[in-house]
Amino acid sequence: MSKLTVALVAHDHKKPELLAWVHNHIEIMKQCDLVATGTTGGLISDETGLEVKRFKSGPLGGDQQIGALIAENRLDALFFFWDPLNAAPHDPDVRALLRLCSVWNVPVACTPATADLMVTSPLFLSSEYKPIKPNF
Ligand SMILES: O=C(CO)COP(=O)(O)O
Repeated sequence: MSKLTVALVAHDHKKPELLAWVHNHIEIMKQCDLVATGTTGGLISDETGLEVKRFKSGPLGGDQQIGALIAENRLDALFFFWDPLNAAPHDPDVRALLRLCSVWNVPVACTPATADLMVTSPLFLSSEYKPIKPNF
């Protein structure tokens, strides 16, 4: 059974929340191929020992690299703890990444609560479940 490819991204003020969340679900994360934006990925691999493929930092194009995975149907889920209280210089990239999740029906969680519900769903690791890809 091929592993799910899962992207982990957090803005600076949300990194502690994402790190705690990864610790809480580490056994599930171990069963996934993890990718992340640069700083988030470095933090997660340093703090958890998980192997994480790191793209560029978000403001330098990392969000767009993850968006490209979605466009190529190579991403199964996104956990993106974005910061609703601070403006980001790369807000257009953030919006573009979230937009592509909606375009291609990719499961995306932006809060720890949604992320908890998503990974604990029996469908999450099930090879039986494949989200329908829209046919444009
Ligand atoms: O800015 C980000 C997502 O928009 C995250 O980037 P970093 O993981 O490099 O901090």
